[in-house]
Amino acid sequence: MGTICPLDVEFSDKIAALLKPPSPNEVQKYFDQIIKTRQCPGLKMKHDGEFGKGIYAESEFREGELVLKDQMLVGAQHSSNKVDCLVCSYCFSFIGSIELQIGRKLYLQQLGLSSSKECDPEAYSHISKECHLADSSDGEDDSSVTDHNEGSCSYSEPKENIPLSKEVLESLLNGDLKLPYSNEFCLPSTVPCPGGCGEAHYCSKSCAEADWESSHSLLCTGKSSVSSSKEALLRFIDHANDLVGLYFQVISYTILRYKKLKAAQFQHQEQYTGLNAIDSSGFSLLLEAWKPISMGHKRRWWDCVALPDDIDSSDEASFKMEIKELAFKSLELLKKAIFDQECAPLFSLEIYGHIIGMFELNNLDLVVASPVEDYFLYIDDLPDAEKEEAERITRPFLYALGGDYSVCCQGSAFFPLQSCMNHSCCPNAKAFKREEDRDGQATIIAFKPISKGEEITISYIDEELPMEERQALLADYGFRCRCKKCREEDP
Ligand SMILES: C[S@@+](CC[C@H](N)C(=O)[O-])C[C@H]1O[C@@H](n2cnc3c(N)ncnc32)[C@H](O)[C@@H]1O
Repeated sequence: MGTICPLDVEFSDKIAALLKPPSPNEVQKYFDQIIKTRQCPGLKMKHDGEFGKGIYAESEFREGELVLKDQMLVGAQHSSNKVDCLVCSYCFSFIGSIELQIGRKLYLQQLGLSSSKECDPEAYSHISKECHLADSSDGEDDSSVTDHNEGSCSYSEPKENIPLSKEVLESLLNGDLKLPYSNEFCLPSTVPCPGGCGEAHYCSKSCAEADWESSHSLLCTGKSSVSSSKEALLRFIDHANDLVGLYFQVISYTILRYKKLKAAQFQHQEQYTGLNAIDSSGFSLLLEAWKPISMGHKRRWWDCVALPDDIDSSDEASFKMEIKELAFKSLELLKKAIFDQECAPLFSLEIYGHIIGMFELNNLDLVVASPVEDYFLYIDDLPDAEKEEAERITRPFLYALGGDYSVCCQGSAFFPLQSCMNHSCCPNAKAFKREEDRDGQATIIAFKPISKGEEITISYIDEELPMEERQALLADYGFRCRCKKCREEDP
């Protein structure tokens, strides 16, 4: 592989230290703490020699019982989904009002901005394995628990969307037009980005502040941007796809954590010694800031990326080389935007490759249900007289939205605990998104009774596929499955 990044040479020892797997003790302590904060005492993370980390049951779970709700460490709405849903950039709750959600979407569509596909309930929960990640759905989920289809609206919709006038859309956007019963679906008011970028919006001041502190202050292109070059930042954002955007978040998150740790250390030293000298290298602080990311299972992106079907296996080496060159280019753009000398090893190609590889191996879909869908279902369920009256006003909007009225917020996220779950083709748990669980968290439900001490496994792929197809898909995760089902089919 020809591409060489000078930072990889200069900081090779520090990069090796960042990528060194944490000690079993550290890992245990970290996940014990996460399990405690997630309030899921029925679980334990254990390290076995064969598959690395795994999640085990500390108590029995009944079929259908909630095993885990995991909070994301980093996550982002798919860029193609931003036309459809206005959500809080930190917690992904829908914001504004039903009128604003509908008006904004129709307005942006009329401007010619494309929107994402309608939510596919069968594609909610799977581990993403796409290198481009525009939409990571492959529809492998089991719909027996996910009964989302039952709730579809009974209007007979026209195939083509019927556009509404500019004046009507404006009255939706500026709040002059109130739709019937929309006050039954109150959404939090929109809080703008404190940096003034106009790109990020929040459901509350606390979400705005938390996002600013955790990553957005480095990514913001507004007047309070801390980036050394706003133009470079805009160029990078323009270039970044969803996967690169997640890498960007990880880097910002780590740099900001590092700065916070450094400030705390500085204060502590002043307090106890009267000196304000600081650890000159600061590398131990960078290692500490990086800790949550160090816990994720990683391989280099170009080593684990799946070869697309249209590329011949004889071209694998040049395909991987191309990916590496692509990574190098986006890294150069990123460095111009937010390079930080004290955190220089984070800007190496090796770290870039491992972070994107971590997303390749661990990603889970982020799904938040749309209140617009619930709104139209509510109107549909009204008693006949009220329904007829309401529909006289709402029908044109439903027709304008067409089949797209039910798009939910979709994105990709890294969930620390869920990402420790190993695969089985006969899993005992599933990463379902039931109606009530489409709230941006990773929800793992027992698929069959699980006894105390048993490992909790999920399927990374469609386990109904024939054995060889399953193994081919799992090869992208770097292993050949030897679960009970695979051993029975291939003794
Ligand atoms: C999402 S991680 C699961 C947690 C992982 N064991 C760890 O240590 O972080 C996925 C990786 O775990 C390993 N793995 C998961 N299920 C496996 C299985 N059934 N057999 C062998 N390795 C497995 C593979 O290395 C895979 O790339």
